[in-house]
Amino acid sequence: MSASANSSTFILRGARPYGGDPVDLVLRDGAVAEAAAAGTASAAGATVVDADGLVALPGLVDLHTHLREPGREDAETVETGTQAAALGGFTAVHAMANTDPVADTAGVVEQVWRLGREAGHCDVAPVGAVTVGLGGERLAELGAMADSAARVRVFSDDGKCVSDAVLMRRALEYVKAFDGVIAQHAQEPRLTEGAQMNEGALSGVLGLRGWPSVAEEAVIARDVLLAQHVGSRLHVCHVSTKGSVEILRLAKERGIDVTAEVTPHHLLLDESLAASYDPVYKVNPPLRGKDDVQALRQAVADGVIDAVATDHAPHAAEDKEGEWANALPGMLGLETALAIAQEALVETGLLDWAGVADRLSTRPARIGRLAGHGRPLRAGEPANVVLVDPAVRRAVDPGALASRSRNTPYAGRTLPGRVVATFLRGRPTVLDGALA
Ligand SMILES: NC(=O)N[C@@H](CC(=O)O)C(=O)O
Ligand SMILES: [Zn+2]
Ligand SMILES: [Zn+2]
Repeated sequence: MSASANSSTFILRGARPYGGDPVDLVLRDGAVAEAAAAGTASAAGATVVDADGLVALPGLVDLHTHLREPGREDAETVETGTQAAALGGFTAVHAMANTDPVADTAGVVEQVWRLGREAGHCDVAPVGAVTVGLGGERLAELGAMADSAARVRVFSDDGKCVSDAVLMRRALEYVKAFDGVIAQHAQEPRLTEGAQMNEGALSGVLGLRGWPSVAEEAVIARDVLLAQHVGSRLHVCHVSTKGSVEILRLAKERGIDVTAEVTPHHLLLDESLAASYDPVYKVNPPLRGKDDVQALRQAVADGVIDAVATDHAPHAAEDKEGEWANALPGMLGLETALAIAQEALVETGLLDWAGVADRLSTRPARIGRLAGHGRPLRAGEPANVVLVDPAVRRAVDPGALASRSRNTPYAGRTLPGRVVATFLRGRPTVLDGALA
């Protein structure tokens, strides 16, 4: 890599946009300037990046990240979480509202948004809470958060379900005024009291209380009908069951304005891992059966599930070690998401790289109404770009992660692909696989 000082022009030599034929992608003044024939682009003072064999995708967009700031800076901060995001190929993340204090006012969402801007590793779009303090009783000031500098468009009580049907209806009605969306954590609380893992034969054998699929599916069924009734926009977080996919398919066929995401871990891992009693595999919703994993992969392929979203959920060691029953649910996701998409979707033949760009960038940006992200790699568009080497395979080393926490379920596991570089509006945030 030949670098020249203060260069604002980058030539990504021989990059393969969406896995297609190699070109020279020229990034200038924050935008994609041109895609020239491979080996031909030159510009005075440009930094040339050898992108031979690398796939170029629009910068990834995460709809579901827990950055833990404010409140649990021992688990993650906006600084460390967005470092992890950039290293994972993300140029924008949505920061979930279950912080302490909860992001339920214009003040808190502006604070998180400002911290993201100061860190500079990727754009941070704060998610606003639906109810005050995630209490499920009173609507938060959704309009004030939408009008704030953070321009919130996604609202969620994630971590908790908006289980009151009247509140859910009012929230859906309220966000129509500013084209917002309610992102529901679909979990019927009474059906999941004390739940520890997927309900089924295995939970009986292991003696862990079950979290039945119907607790997710019943809420999704109710909410798509509510969204239809009030003519509003619903997004379903971390869909985990085959039955949920069937409800979403039906709702979409009926023309209901619903979108859905699945996590990387629900596309790769299944409930059999709970037999280890290792709390690193404890997550909400729980890892499900092999049939569910297969149905979820298929749903991403056919578009019934719109997006892969990490649900990056860092936890301090004290909250994640010890007994299964006492551990907090959640897994790291940002630094391994693209690798898992490659393994579960590309290497299985379910998606090509254009499909990966659609599900991890284009559609999540559209759902979050994030202008400037998820745009095609063509001249005039913002230069949000990730370069990935799909040929590399390497073992995950938890100690090498940028996240402040260590709760990755992939420790020691060999995963395909490596993020080589990430560009945020033409500025490298990652080069040679390290923070720039
Ligand atoms: N997914 C999880 O297991 N945990 C999330 C909350 C959530 O996404 O529901 C967390 O905040 O830790
Ligand atoms: Zn959730
Ligand atoms: Zn979450």
